[in-house]
Amino acid sequence: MKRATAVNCFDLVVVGSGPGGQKAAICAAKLGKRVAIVERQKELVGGVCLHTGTIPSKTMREAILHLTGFRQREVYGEQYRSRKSITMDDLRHKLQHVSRREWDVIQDQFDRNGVETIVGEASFADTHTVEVLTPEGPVHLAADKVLLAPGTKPARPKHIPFDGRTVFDSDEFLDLDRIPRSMIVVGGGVIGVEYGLMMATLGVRVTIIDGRDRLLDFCDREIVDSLVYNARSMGVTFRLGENVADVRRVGLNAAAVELESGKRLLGETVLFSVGRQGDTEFLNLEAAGLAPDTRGRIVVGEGFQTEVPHIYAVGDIVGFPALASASMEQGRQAVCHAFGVPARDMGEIPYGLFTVPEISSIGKSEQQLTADHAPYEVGVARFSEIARGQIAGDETGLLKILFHRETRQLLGVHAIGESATEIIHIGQAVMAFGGTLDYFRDTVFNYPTMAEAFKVAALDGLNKLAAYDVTAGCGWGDAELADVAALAV
Ligand SMILES: Cc1cc2nc3c(=O)[nH]c(=O)nc-3n(C[C@H](O)[C@H](O)[C@H](O)COP(=O)(O)OP(=O)(O)OC[C@H]3O[C@@H](n4cnc5c(N)ncnc54)[C@H](O)[C@@H]3O)c2cc1C
Ligand SMILES: NC(=O)c1ccc[n+]([C@@H]2O[C@H](COP(=O)([O-])OP(=O)(O)OC[C@H]3O[C@@H](n4cnc5c(N)ncnc54)[C@H](O)[C@@H]3O)[C@@H](O)[C@H]2O)c1
Repeated sequence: MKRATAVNCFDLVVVGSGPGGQKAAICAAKLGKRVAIVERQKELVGGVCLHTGTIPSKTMREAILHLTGFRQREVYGEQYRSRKSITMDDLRHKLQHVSRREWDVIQDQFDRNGVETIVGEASFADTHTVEVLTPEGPVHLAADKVLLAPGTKPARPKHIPFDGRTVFDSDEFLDLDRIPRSMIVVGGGVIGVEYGLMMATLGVRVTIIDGRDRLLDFCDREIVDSLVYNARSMGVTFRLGENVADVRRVGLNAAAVELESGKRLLGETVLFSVGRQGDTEFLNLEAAGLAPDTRGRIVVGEGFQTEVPHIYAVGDIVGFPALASASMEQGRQAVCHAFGVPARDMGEIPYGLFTVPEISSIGKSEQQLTADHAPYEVGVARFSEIARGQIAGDETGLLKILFHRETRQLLGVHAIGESATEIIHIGQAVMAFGGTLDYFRDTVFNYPTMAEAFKVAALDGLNKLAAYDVTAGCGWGDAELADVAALAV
């Protein structure tokens, strides 16, 4: 790891080495700029994404699917398990290996591209100076431009008795000493649902509580319904439309959750995952003329520029969509804006939720299209009808394509099941280039693959359009024809 040089003048100083900061730093270095990236601790290079978020959670999910033999249950029955007893250490085993490898890759990229990594807590001394409290003392970095990518940390209300063992947040989840027999998840957002379903796959009795009436309301309803159906069949209980009033520890190995409705639930453990808070506490933003909002986030405008024009912010700190995937591209786009390089809008962002089974989407949901009064139709492929789906043991997955009834252009693609997060990009590419259903009808796909689902769904959609042709000229309006099409399915 390099030290800051005596001059300490940079074209760009980046705070935070998560996906947003990393890609910003590399992009600026490729433009020939002198770049420094500041990270609080050497071990944390890679950010939340590498150490407590995306990578560890997905590595753990993969370990659970592997060790439980989840993908083979369709063939060998519900009780099938690759390993009879599984411990947290088994689940963590691969995690350390993957994190270490990724850490090396990131550090190597910084070194190769001449990005100076400076270890310590960063804060603003003034609008153009970042002070870093390094282990050797404070260092001042003069910066032409500053890019903030400090990310977020779990929200931890003061009245919740976190102990990292019985009551814990999503960062602490990874350090559990044992797999509990039961877990109450407070907050059915993406984190709560992903970890909740991973634990249910291990046979843990899981209850998910959320204040909203519907889970994951940014996703297509049919897909979420299917997820909930799968979860219930694994024994998960949902308490929706219920707010948590209090959590208490009961003895050494249990906790009670009290709901505003008066209900009380008892569990061996409680995962408290009700959202995240911007990590801006130590940045001394006032010295730069900036102020965070109530959730510690920074407001940005076009090109991820803050109201102080030479300061940019990207990643979770700017709020929605708060994804590693989007953060990386935001970092690149911010640097292009800062140094006058043209960059195209990133377009529709896909969602990939690594639940069990996984779900993914791009574009509009049926609920959004209905609200917009858009003339759309749906083509569906069930994975039980796809040869690869059978091979993979996926009997419940599906892919649906939402398309414009007249132009046949894609409006949205939603999937649940095996490889959903991978195959969604096929729909994304076709949508981005303004493609129509006809592309899938006329194209030959590798066989047997999950991608074939696009062809099957497109043919299903086109068959529904044919039903409109049959009824053409009968004097009915669009609404009646839509009913006919639905009956014809
Ligand atoms: C459990 C979990 C699972 C997730 N799964 C997914 C997923 O599957 N797919 C996906 O796309 N996204 C996922 N996310 C979201 C993803 O991790 C975040 O969107 C992403 O990490 C945000 O990147 P970032 O660039 O904002 O920085 P972060 O990754 O948040 O990192 C910020 C870094 O800045 C450092 N820092 C902060 N302040 C300072 C300071 N003052 N001085 C020095 N350093 C500082 C921190 O130490 C940290 O290392 C998940 C998140 C969680 C919590
Ligand atoms: N696969 C992925 O892409 C992935 C995976 C994990 C996390 N993430 C990112 O991490 C971010 C944070 O996730 P999160 O799940 O912590 O936050 P979130 O904001 O998505 O969900 C929090 C949930 O808690 C509920 N809630 C809040 N207070 C409550 C109370 N008192 N009682 C009951 N319910 C309550 C809310 O209704 C909400 O549904 C997400 O926005 C997401 O972008 C992404």
